Order: sequence, then C-alpha cells, then structure tokens
Amino acid sequence: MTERVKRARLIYNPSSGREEMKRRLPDVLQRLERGGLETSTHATIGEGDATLAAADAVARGFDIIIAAGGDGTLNEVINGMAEKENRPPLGILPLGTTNDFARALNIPRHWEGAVDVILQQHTRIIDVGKVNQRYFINIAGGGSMTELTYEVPSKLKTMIGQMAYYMKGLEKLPRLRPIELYIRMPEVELHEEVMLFLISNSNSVGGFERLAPDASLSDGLFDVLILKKCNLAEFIRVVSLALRGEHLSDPNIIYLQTNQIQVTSPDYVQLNLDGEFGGTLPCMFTNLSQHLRIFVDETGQTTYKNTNPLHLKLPWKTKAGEENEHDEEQE
Ligand SMILES: Nc1ncnc2c1ncn2[C@@H]1O[C@H](COP(=O)(O)OP(=O)(O)OP(=O)(O)O)[C@@H](O)[C@H]1O
Repeated sequence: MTERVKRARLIYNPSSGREEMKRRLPDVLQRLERGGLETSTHATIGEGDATLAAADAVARGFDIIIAAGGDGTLNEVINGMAEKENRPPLGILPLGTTNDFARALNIPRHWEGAVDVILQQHTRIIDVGKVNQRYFINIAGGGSMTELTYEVPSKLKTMIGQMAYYMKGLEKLPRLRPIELYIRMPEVELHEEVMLFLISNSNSVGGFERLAPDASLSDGLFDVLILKKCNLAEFIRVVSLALRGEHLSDPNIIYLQTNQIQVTSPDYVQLNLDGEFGGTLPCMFTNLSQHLRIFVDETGQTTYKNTNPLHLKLPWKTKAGEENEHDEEQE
C-alpha cells in the first residue's frame, strides 16, 4: 500500500534577516517537494501573524510545520503550537539575523542544509519555557541591554545584519541602571539589585555561545544567570568574559538551575522572550519538559555539502509513491 504523502506548512517571514526567503521560496519549495514533502505556504504580514498561522496549521492537521525566519518568527510559531494537544514536529529554516536557537541545535544556516535536515526526519525533543500565558524556547530576560533585540529596527538589520545590534548596544551603554528584583525558586529566594537576568533553555544566546555552558535543551531545567549591580567598567568586563565563556566564576554573577522561577520587581521591567518584547514583570516561568519535537541533523553535523541533486536517505516515500533510492549523501 502506498504511504500517504506528508503535508507540511511552511510559515515564513518575508522581512527576516536580509529578506532571503523572498528570493529563495521557489527553490525551497522545490527541494521540499522533491524530498517528498507536499508543502503549502503562509507568508506572515506582521507581528503575531505567525502565531495565528501555526495554530491554524495544527488545527488543519499538517504533519509538519516549518518556521522560516529569525528567532522572532520561531518564537511566534511556537506560541501558536505550545498550547495544542497534538503538536506536529517543527522544522526550522534559520533565515533571520542572529538565529540563536538554530545555532544551539546545530541547524545549518544555509537554506539547502536546513531543508535537508527536515527531509531526514530525525527529531529531538526539547523543553519549552512558559511565562505567564506565553512561550519561549531559547531565552527570556530583563534588565540592561535585554531590550536590544527588539529595539533594533528591522530595516537596519536588513542592511547591516548583526552589526546593528552592536551599534545599538554601544548607544545604550552610558544609560545602564540596576533594577530591584525578588526571585523565588523552589530551591532558593533572592532579593537583589541586578543589572540583568537571563532565563535560558539553550547555551547559545545573542551570539554568546557559552553563556550558559550547562544548559541542556531537554533536561527540564532553566539555566538562570543574574548579573548583580555593578558599574560600567565591571559590566563591560563581565560581557567580555562572557564572550569567552569565562564569566561564571565572576563574583558579580549568580548562576543557578531550576524548573520554576517567579520574578517580581517594584520597578517597571520589560521582558524579552526569544528576542521579542514579551510584556512586563511580574512573571512566573515554568519549564514544560520535553514539550516539542524539532528536526535536527542525526549526526549533529552540517549535512549541506553541495547543491543539487538530493542525495539523502529519505525515511518516507516521495509524492509519486516511488521507493527512495536511499542514496548516501555524496561529496
Ligand atoms: N511581513 C512582515 N513585515 C515586517 N515585519 C514582519 C512581517 N512578518 C512578521 N514580522 C515581524 O518581524 C519580527 C522579527 O522577525 P524575525 O525574528 O523573523 O527576523 P529578524 O528580526 O531579521 O531576525 P532575528 O530575530 O534573528 O534577529 C517578527 O517577530 C514579526 O513580528
């Protein structure tokens, strides 16, 4: 009996990164189709649209959802899926500016490699963070500099990419100020003046690849990093230590793991969720352990080596119902 062809819903943000998806869409669709995935698309039109599109794709019974764009688009898609009972596996085409989450999962930055990872159909189950009624998969945070990611205008990111974040960061440096936080976890309670706090699910955040070195995407725990009140010189020193992954022993840093954390403040504190504005404190963060399946490369290596033709082991039959040749990928 011929296996049913799998149906995928590709939700893409045409404005992400350097607008690569606009140019690549026909190639992406052709590669997915040739790999046996019958794919329809939804181009997002603005904030929140990817959430609606993802919820709609779950309701319509798609076998696979694919999010193409940056961390913001990915976060919106997850928000449309996380509440649902039957959550199809999620593919990621990292076409944004930073793509922290894809980096943490070793998903190739190149569109062909990323499509091939989906076609291999190997998934990894990961934790999802819930904060009040919203969700994140990579990081939540508040305090100095954490507003950076949503304050940088999309146009500037299209023009100069990652550099836009550095420019905005420098602009904000002289205005650093501490916030007063009450932090409650099952293990400990803290009352501190802090520069910033980060609640991380992965170890790759904002281009800092060793920010939370013990973070695992599927251990049911958040890694909590708190930078205590300090002056500008200390702040810059800790940031440069963090770039090398050497910040954890600094006396200004508190580093903990937990599955639940409540954060309140008498100050007005905005929240950053996966790079997007996520409301304000107070917040309760809960780790939804092993909540979502994501397509990743089985070997942990980048699969993309060359352009066409496809030389993949496909775990399902193609649209025509033909057996796959199970070619080994070739150099
Ligand atoms: N058609 C659109 N035009 C402009 N903005 C859009 C459109 N569709 C969605 N958006 C908004 O763009 C935001 C940011 O997009 P996304 O994160 O995908 O790309 P990016 O900002 O380039 O990358 P990164 O987040 O990795 O820096 C989304 O959260 C969404 O609200």
